[in-house]
Amino acid sequence: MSAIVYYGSVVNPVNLGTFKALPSCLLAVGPTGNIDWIAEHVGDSMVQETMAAHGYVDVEVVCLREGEFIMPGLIDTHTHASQVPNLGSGQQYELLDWLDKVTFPMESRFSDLDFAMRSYASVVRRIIDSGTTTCCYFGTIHLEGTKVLAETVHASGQRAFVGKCDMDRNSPSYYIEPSAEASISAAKAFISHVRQLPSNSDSAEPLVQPILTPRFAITCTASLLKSLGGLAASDPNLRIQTHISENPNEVAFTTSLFPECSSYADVYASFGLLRANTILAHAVHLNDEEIELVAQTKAGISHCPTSNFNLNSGVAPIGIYLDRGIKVGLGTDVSGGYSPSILSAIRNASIASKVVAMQHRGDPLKPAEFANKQLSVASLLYLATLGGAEVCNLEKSVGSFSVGKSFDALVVSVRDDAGNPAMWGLDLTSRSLGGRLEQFFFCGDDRNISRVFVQGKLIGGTAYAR
Ligand SMILES: O=c1[nH]c(=O)c2nc[nH]c2[nH]1
Ligand SMILES: [Zn+2]
Repeated sequence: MSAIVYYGSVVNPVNLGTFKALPSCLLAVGPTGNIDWIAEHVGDSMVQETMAAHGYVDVEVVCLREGEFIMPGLIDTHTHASQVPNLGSGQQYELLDWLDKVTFPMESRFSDLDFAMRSYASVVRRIIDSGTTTCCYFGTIHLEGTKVLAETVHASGQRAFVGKCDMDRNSPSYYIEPSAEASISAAKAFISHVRQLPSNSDSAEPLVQPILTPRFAITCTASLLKSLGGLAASDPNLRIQTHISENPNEVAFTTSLFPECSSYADVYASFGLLRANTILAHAVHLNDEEIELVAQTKAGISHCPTSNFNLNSGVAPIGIYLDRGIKVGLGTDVSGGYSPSILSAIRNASIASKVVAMQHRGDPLKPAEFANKQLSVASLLYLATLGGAEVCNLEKSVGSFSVGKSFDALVVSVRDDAGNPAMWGLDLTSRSLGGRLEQFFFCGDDRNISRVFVQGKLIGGTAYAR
């Protein structure tokens, strides 16, 4: 890859309350796909001079058009690739019935490798074109089928964590692993397979990495959780993903299965599965003790508001977690969530925060920055990018733009010629860059994402030749 420079509007998250809106920014990407330098405010007449000052002579400059901007790629901290064929179906159920009646039957079909290959190819393409540059995927219990998922993601150039589900109880006879030993041995085989994918073994943070995936406490015996905890202890860099406290019936069932544990979160903590690189999906109904435990262990939370509304699970008190300093990112949780796009998670995260704020209207103000308040556009941007990167422990490499970070980015177009009628006729001349970002968040879709880059390489978007 040769070095390349992008010139035009750039949106860059800073923290939960701020982002930089830079209308005339030069952003240089070096041959390795890392950001070489950034010049935030450069008039047209100063472009060549600024490049020369950085030793960039005869380097291609891509100029963005009016109505286009660059932003960091979206990060989906929780989704189920094997549930995409179920999108938009079975939504009359709550979690445990939904798993039984809709989800396990679909996931069981991934024992068929032809079906797995066909499904995963379209799933990964669709998720990339939705602007997701880093994705945390659940596969199924099938070792071979989940290898297909990892290989498909690897071939696509997306950054991802891929997990084979561990499930050895409370699962239907047609979709369960035969024993804790079988589950662990398949998990180990999966981890080494992913680590041996081409060029994966020579990097500390390869693009595609395995992630330990106990589905949730209900489907794992104590013996399986203990072995998974042992595996995690021997491999500190191995990320862990699971579900927690999504639905009241699930919480009650979990605590009845583990009476020796003081809470749902304590189940994972007791087995050594709650740590700084654990991703906890949902966290809708955590009690104070559990919030404290999550904060102390520095685990991250994947906020999945589309799914939480869709499966009648509840509204997660994200503001409380943010005030407590807990890492939070967004998850689509397909197919509990009905959309594979993080834009849907952004919209529903905004609505969820407004629901919480309405429920607490009139409450005395607390010395809190986020609790019981609606999330701002800056906060939504942060959760969808840098917050997700923190949850994945990738914040040093992705989630925002700074020198040395990977160029994982989107070119967004809110122009009429992007072809999305929901955004036609926007008054571009009177909209600030921040205003365009907000309109993209709430009215945009795949048609407004023209280019998707991971590590500097074009891997998707409407301008991607396929
Ligand atoms: O939203 C969810 N989707 C799932 O597949 C699942 N499994 C356990 N808990 C879950 N929650
Ligand atoms: Zn899930």
